[in-house]
Amino acid sequence: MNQGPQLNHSPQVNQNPQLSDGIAPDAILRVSHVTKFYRGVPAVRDVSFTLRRGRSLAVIGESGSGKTTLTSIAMGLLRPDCGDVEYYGDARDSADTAHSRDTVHSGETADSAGMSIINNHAALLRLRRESGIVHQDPFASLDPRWSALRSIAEPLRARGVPRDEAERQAAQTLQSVGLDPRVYGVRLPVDLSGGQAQRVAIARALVVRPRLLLADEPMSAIDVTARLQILDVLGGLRGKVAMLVVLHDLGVAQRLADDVIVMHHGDVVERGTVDQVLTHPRDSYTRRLIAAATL
Ligand SMILES: Nc1ncnc2c1ncn2[C@@H]1O[C@H](COP(=O)(O)OP(=O)(O)OP(=O)(O)O)[C@@H](O)[C@H]1O
Repeated sequence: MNQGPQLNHSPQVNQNPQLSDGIAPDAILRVSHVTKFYRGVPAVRDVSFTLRRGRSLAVIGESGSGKTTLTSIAMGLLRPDCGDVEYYGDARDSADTAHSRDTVHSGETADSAGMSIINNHAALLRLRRESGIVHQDPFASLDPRWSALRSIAEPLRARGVPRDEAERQAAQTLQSVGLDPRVYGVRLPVDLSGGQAQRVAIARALVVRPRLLLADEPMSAIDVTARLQILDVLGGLRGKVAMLVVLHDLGVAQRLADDVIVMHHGDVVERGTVDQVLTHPRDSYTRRLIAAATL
């Protein structure tokens, strides 16, 4: 049930081979013609993009434009009404990339086929195992009863890593986000500032060495000074892990992302490299976002 304009293929849209519909050899995730309705109203309409290894893609748009719906679908957290998400993983681990390609979600036709359901389930598990998520509000995402070190070690413990080794890796990861594990490792979330708590949340997402990191408005719930720390930490990950970053602000996208898609009322109205879109915006909505950018 594809409704709405096919904006992904519109000649008005900035052309960018990295985000085109063809499967790039280093694609890690491909979202194809995804649509999602809530009570008959489209939240995301016919959106496609490819995320490549080591690239960072920002999804930009005002509140209600469909960013969270789209990225939740991409991460296998929400089922689309139509379209597919294909997760390729990391070709470094696979002699034949095609064999590691699984469809996470499919439309109704594929769901009715037994093999598709098995493939979907396997791909979904793999995507979840190989990805990390940083939410908007670190205090809502951290267990208030757990020390920073325990929060970070827990995903490793859940994968069967022995406690000592999990805590050693957790301490290392805490250090890598700029927090001394001897000082901050024992602290509960209540004893952390917003920026520190968000760095703990980032460390928890990174400790499992994800192939793919989703950061959903990672700075919107923390104060302005702490945002710079988060920008530094996430900016430092560019090129090292594939990132999907949900943002309101195109100025922030310039610091965190290589590529951008701009969403408006569930449609992609513009796409390209961040530099391309910032210097030659084609859509009036994008121009308004640029005028409102803070960095
Ligand atoms: N569970 C839901 N039930 C009904 N409508 C929903 C639901 N979730 C989202 N929506 C609607 O879908 C549209 C897109 O929402 P979404 O949360 O994806 O936007 P967003 O761009 O991420 O917004 P924000 O920046 O405020 O998080 C909005 O109109 C929203 O009201």
